[in-house]
Amino acid sequence: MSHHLVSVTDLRFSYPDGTPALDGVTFTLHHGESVGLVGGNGAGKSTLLLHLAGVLRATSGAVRVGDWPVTPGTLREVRRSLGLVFQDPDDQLFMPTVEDDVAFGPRQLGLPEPEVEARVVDALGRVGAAHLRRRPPHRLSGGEKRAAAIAAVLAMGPSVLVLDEPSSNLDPAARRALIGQLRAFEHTKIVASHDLDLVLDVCRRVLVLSGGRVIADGPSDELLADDALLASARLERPLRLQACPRCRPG
Ligand SMILES: Nc1ncnc2c1ncn2[C@@H]1O[C@H](COP(=O)(O)OP(=O)(O)OP(=O)(O)O)[C@@H](O)[C@H]1O
Repeated sequence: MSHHLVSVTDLRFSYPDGTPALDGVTFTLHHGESVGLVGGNGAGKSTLLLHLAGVLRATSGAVRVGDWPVTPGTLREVRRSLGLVFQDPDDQLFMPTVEDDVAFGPRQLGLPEPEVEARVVDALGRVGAAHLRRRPPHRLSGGEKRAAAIAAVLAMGPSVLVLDEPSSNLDPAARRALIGQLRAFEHTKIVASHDLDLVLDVCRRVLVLSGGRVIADGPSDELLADDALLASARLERPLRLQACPRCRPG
């Protein structure tokens, strides 16, 4: 087995209408790393994440997850290793109750019912959502839906957790709780977000995406304080790295 858990090589993709979205993306990820994916609107973040999960198919280039090249023939294996939490939880939750949604993946894996139940309890507990178990997902608040969607992915037992804008629609307390949970998860993580303070709290490394290319790849605390780089990617320093010490929280 390769020592890289995820590897993306010269990935290129245009949408069917001809819109170019990824223009030669290359990076690798080791076991246990947490990487932030940052960049302005339309930089290609969501498109890249959809390729990791095999939802979109590259025009050219390659994605590998663990031992598997991501292709239509390997999606079962890829989905056991890598779980994507979609930007919009409504794309992910479709069962009558939260517990059905969280149990759905483990049941698809053919696990015995006691194991499914154990995974549901564990996953809901990890996101502080045990009390939502019997609620219909479509009646949850945005933050509650987010927690249920993360639980549904955790229940699959992936080694890589991929999250697209996980803090969007969260109130400050829910956002703070999410940051604590993400830091506690032992998974290898890829987090695409405009919330650069969250990225700084959760990820030691960042990939900066602009125009479908990785324009920088390095330590979060350095790259997210590089004003010229941030400006070229249509980003701004996170609050925590702002020059005025009195402006900083905590
Ligand atoms: N379904 C689609 N059909 C055609 N073009 C698309 C589609 N989805 C995205 N695009 C285009 O692909 C490019 C990359 O979009 P993508 O959603 O990956 O960016 P992003 O970095 O996730 O942006 P945001 O921060 O706004 O969510 C953009 O130019 C966008 O307009």
